[in-house]
Amino acid sequence: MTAASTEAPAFHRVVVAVDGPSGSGKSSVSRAAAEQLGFDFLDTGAAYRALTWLGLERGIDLDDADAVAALLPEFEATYRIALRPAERWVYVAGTDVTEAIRTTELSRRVSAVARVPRVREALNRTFRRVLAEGDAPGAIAEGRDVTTVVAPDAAVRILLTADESVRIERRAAERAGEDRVAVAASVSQRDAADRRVVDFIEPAPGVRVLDSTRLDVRQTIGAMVELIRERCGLDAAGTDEKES
Ligand SMILES: Nc1ncnc2c1ncn2[C@@H]1O[C@H](COP(=O)(O)OP(=O)(O)OP(=O)(O)O)[C@@H](O)[C@H]1O
Ligand SMILES: Nc1ccn([C@H]2C[C@H](O)[C@@H](COP(=O)(O)O)O2)c(=O)n1
Repeated sequence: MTAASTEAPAFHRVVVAVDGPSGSGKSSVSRAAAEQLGFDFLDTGAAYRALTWLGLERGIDLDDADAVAALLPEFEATYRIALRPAERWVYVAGTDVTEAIRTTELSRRVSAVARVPRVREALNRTFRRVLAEGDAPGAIAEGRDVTTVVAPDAAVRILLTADESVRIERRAAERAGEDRVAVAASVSQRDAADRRVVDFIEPAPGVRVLDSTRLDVRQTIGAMVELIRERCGLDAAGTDEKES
């Protein structure tokens, strides 16, 4: 994934858009579903996180929209992310930031960067180009505004949800050893901040809701894969049923 072009290209492969709140399982479930289907996997939140990392690294004030936007040329020239779901790496400015962009501190700061309109416009152009290119038969992209802004014309659009208490429990389990109250606050506060910019709670018209509150990870992956196969007419081997 490299520098952005200016126009939004049409998609020549199956694109699946997945949105939802923090901790709903977007990245883990979408990644596994993409692996099963032989699709690419695009974690759009990773780009916002990597840009935040770059801003912190350069020592800029993340509340200064002009300073954040000024990072975009370097970011676009150096940002790289794995698209194969079995791989997991993110680079920016020549640095492997795969782990660094997942810290609690960075999660706390990312919403300030994600609310800058110039940032959103630039990243969205890049996401669309990546989704349109790629040689896998399809791609699953997940984030907050993929069903509504990045790829409103995607073949399948899913809002992955779960009750807030369940999402907090999942995040707390992942961050065993960290203060549970702080984990809960970070999930709620980030969602509240992000919701001021995009709506990822109410499904837009045509978006299917997948509620994982009472499903385990395996069941949620199965439900997502089933939904995609049904909508795209794919058989269990991932082949187009009309052509097989
Ligand atoms: N259906 C499920 N049942 C139980 N645990 C789940 C389920 N789906 C996801 N999880 C777990 O919940 C945690 C959060 O999932 P994940 O990181 O995929 O969420 P996310 O929506 O991408 O979050 P964020 O937007 O904050 O990055 C992970 O530990 C994941 O394994
Ligand atoms: N399409 C997107 C994706 C992400 N964001 C913002 C909101 C999140 O706080 C941050 C990190 O995303 P995550 O890795 O937690 O999915 O990026 C957004 O505004 N739009």
